[in-house]
Formats: sequence, C-alpha cells, structure tokens
Amino acid sequence: MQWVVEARSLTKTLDGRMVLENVTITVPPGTIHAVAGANGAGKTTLLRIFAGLYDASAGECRVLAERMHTGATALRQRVHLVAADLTLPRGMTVAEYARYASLLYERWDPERWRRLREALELPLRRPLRHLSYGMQMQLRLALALSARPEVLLLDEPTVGLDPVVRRQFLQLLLEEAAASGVTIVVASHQLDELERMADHLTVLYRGRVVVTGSLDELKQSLVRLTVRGLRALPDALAGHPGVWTWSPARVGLTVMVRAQAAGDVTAALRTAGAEQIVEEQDIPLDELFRLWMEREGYRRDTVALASRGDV
Ligand SMILES: Nc1ncnc2c1ncn2[C@@H]1O[C@H](COP(=O)(O)OP(=O)(O)OP(=O)(O)O)[C@@H](O)[C@H]1O
Repeated sequence: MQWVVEARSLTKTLDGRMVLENVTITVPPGTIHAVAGANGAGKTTLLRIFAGLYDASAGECRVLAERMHTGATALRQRVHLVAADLTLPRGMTVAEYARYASLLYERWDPERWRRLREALELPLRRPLRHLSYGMQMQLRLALALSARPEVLLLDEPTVGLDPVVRRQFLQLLLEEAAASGVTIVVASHQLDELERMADHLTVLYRGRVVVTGSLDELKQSLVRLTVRGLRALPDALAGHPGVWTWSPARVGLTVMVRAQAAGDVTAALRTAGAEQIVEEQDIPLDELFRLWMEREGYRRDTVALASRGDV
C-alpha cells in the first residue's frame, strides 16, 4: 500500500519535554483520518510535523511518498494546514489575500475559489482584521481548498463556527473531498463530527497512540452488556481479558466487553445468576473515547467553583 501520510515511530521533544512518543500512523489515499485526544495530547504537534512546520526529533514522516521536513518546500505546495493559530495578514482584504494565495500556490483553481467564496459568502472587500473568528476559519478553508492540495490537514476546523455554518462547512468539506479525492487528516475534540466524517481514527494520550484503525472496526470492538440480577462482577470474571470495564447500574450492572469475548462473558454472567442480559453494539464514539481515556488513567474530578462559605 502506498500511504499518503506515514508516520513511523515519530517522537517530538519540545522544550525538553517529549510531546510525541513513538507515534506510528498510516493514512491511505482519499480517506479522512481523525485524530482525537485529551487537551495537550499532541494533536497540533503531529499535524505540524505532517505539514512540515516542525521536524520530528526521531522517527520518520513521509507525505505523498516523500520525506516531510521543514526544508521540503516543494512538497508543501501539495500539503495544506488549516489552523486557527496560523496568523493572517490583518491589513489585507479578503480579495487581496486570495490574490496573494493565487500567486503563491501553483495549483490554484480560480473557479473553485469563486464557488467557495460565494457559498461561504466571504466579504471580498473586508480587511482580514475585521473578519469574525468563524469567518477567518471559513476563509482559511476556502483558500486551502482552492489551492487544490493533495493532503489537507485540519486542526480544530469547526471551533467558533455557529451550528448552521458548522453544518454547511462540514458538508462542503465532504463534497470537496469526494470530488477531488484529497486525503484529509483532521484533529478535533468534536467527536460527533469526527464520527460522521472519518474513515479512520487515531486517539492520542500524552503523546502516545492509544488506539488507531478503521473507525467502524474500532466502534465494533466493544459491546455493552446491561445485566439484571447481579450487583457486582462475578469472581469468575475478575481479571478476564475480555472484560474492559464494569460499573453498577440502576437495575444491575453494565459491563463493557471486547466483542470477540461477548459470548464467553455472557455465558459466565448467566452461570453466576444474571436474569437478563441486553447486548448493545455500535457504542457512540464519545463513550468509547471516555472508556479509552479512563483506561489510560485519565480522570478529571469536578472542580468545586464555589468555595466554602460562598454559597
Ligand atoms: N512550542 C512549545 N514548546 C513547549 N511545549 C509545547 C510547545 N507547543 C506545545 N507544547 C506542549 O506539547 C504538548 C502537546 O501540545 P499540542 O498543542 O500538540 O496538544 P493538543 O493535543 O493539540 O492539545 P489541545 O487539544 O489542548 O489543543 C502540550 O503539553 C503542550 O503544552
């Protein structure tokens, strides 16, 4: 398989701290690969390495079958990063900036730019400093798509967009992706959006890969058993490799189980006295994400905002 983006044992140290550790990810052509993870997990750093803005400290990063690094200027014509923290020239108008981009990018498509700016209603004569945050993100995306990249890297693309624009933005992105065959890597905390658009998913935690693979396969990897008639996991299942987690529920207990072990675990629960077991597949991504994070030891206790005596 010729991967479009290929990271092998990638490590990145920033300020003496390892922010990516031994990350291996492969992205096939024309697919959408989602990157999720807790705050500070290393998503932005990873995309910056893919975009050639950072060099990896160790390991290999190949994009479009070439080594990506900060000196790979020709390759960067074919790979675009859309991110809110990349500054825009505040003094230029939308039209001026688009003209500048058209000169900068060899594959610029004026017809595509016209369609996108009309669809997104971008105000051509407005200076960039007067664009709202959401409009700036839309402008970034429109410019990136107009440059006809082969790889599009999106870092939190829908933050700050209202729900109507967010929907339109995603729709447009999916249509453009289908029409152009661009390969997309998107980092986001919006798991519902990732679930709708992505083919593959990588979850990072503290710079390491927790899970990576086809989204469908990852979603099918766990099932939920809702068990009546038991209040705790039977001893026979303690330490069972097929049991992911369990917790008491209103009517009994909930057990998250690896799909391949569901039959064995169900049989053991029945032997231990379970009265009724309901099996659910297709667990929503946000729930899976929470389970993966908890498994890594990621827990945030609720912070008491009101101090004693204030309420
Ligand atoms: N230039 C830098 N120098 C030192 N540390 C950095 C630098 N940039 C990022 N970091 C640290 O690297 C880690 C990963 O940051 P990164 O921005 O890649 O995470 P992220 O997953 O995108 O986070 P978030 O979801 O909060 O945006 C964080 O602990 C961050 O503080």
